Amino acid sequence: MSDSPTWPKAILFDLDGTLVDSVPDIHAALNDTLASYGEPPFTLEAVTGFVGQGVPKLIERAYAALDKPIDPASRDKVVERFLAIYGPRATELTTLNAGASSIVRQLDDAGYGLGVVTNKPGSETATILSHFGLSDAMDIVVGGDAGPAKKPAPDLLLLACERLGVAPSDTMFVGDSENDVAAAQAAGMAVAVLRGGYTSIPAEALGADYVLERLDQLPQAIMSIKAV
Ligand SMILES: O=C(O)COP(=O)(O)O
Ligand SMILES: [Mg+2]
Repeated sequence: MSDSPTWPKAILFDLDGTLVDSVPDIHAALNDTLASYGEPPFTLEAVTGFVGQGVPKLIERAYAALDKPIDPASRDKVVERFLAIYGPRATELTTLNAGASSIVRQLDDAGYGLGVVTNKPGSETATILSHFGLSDAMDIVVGGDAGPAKKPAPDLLLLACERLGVAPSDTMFVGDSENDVAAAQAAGMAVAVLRGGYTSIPAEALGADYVLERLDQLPQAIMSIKAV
């Protein structure tokens, strides 16, 4: 390992839409869940639009789209059933985004503290990271069920900084959506977004410090943000 980098000291990654393309499994599991309640399926595109603020929100958005708003107690039951279906199949159709493995290895070798901060629950996050061989490089993993409010609130990112022992101002977040940009900015950290993630907003309009066409552009993003 080389000397510790000056800035940033740590780099945190969002999971869904950033390190991995996980919607195909979320889509299949959601449709199986809905079918078990006699509800019709959604397209992959529709489900992509439901992802981003955690599983309870995914279920609420699906039922809202069915025109059947769901109360919190029923939603929690559906969440439980969804997770029972999704957990065992979370890596069946999910793929790593281009360059994810090599950039994570490169940043790890360069001495950055690394972590994942996602709204996805911790257990399914661990399954996916381990399947793709990314667990060892991550110093910390904070899932959406860690306790504090999910992104777009800054809390999960602040918890990650606390666990890593780095200041938010010495940290950079890499995400794909408006939730990631809002969370990072509220936490006081720099943020880069990967184009083509799970959002209907064009990458340039997300308000991030840098737009990545591919994850292997992260070194350029670091140089560019550092120079400001
Ligand atoms: O699970 C979600 O809703 C989104 O997860 P993410 O925070 O990794 O994008
Ligand atoms: Mg995401």
